[in-house]
Amino acid sequence: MISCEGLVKIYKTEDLEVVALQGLNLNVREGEMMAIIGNSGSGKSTLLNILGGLDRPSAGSVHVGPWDLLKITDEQLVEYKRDTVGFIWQNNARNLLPYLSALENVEMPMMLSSKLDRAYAKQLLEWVGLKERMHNKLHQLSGGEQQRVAIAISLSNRPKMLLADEPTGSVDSRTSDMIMDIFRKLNREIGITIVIVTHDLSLAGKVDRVVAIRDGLTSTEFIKRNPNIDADGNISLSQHGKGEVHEEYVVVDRVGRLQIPKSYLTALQITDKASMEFDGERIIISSPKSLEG
Ligand SMILES: Nc1ncnc2c1ncn2[C@@H]1O[C@H](COP(=O)(O)OP(=O)(O)OP(=O)(O)O)[C@@H](O)[C@H]1O
Repeated sequence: MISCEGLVKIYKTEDLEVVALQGLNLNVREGEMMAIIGNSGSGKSTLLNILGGLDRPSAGSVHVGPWDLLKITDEQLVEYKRDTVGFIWQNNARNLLPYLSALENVEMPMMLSSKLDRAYAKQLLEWVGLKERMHNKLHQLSGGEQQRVAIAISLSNRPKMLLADEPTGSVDSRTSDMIMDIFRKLNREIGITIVIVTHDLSLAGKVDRVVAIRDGLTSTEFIKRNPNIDADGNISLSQHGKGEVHEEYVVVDRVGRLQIPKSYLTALQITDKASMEFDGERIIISSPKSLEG
């Protein structure tokens, strides 16, 4: 569904160039629910904004379904955003209309694109657990409930992909769990591809795969090994760290580059060079062997 290769994004300000993504590779399968994790400034939002068509890439390649986001025209971009992408932000509730009901809020974007479907709007609110509250005005709902209305709205145009930037950033842990469970349910019920950007490692246990971004590059991947599926097909997801659910891999790009964590380099006092040996099974990287001696 998503394929980025050598993706570069450079922000140019008056006297400064910031390389936010410096040749990032990422593939996301259709129907996958995955998270992108990274520290502040690592390029997560930049990547999500490019995937969501809110920002243009500078170089490299990025495809979402049939769309080539490097070559897409402005007109096609409007169509892409309308038909392919659903977006959720941390403070989505700010964009909702407080004097309308939850249902009217979900119907609004449908009306704007002349595709009003009340039954589907109700279905969406039921999916996010707001069946009983759909006629309440927005200001009568809690922050977490408003965030769930925002999720329903993001799906109102039946997107193929849901992009969520810190969707649980401003809610308590119970609501956060609930939101992640809703994502999982939507992922399974309608097969929508979900990409969640967060710096919260505790969300990792709730997705199939986590890709870590460091300095604008994908560095490490964690893949869920044994999701426990019970007789009803429910996946029980243990928290990251408790119980072995994710296996860690380092990402190696097409030309064989990988990122070594800074802490490893510091521990071995490796700065600009290292020694590398191959013993037939393992590649061993160590501090540079002195040439003298
Ligand atoms: N519009 C912009 N103009 C200039 N620089 C920008 C712009 N947007 C982002 N950057 C820079 O690009 C880099 C990556 O930013 P980005 O917002 O993608 O990081 P992030 O991982 O999402 O961080 P956070 O978790 O704090 O939101 C940062 O150095 C940031 O300062």
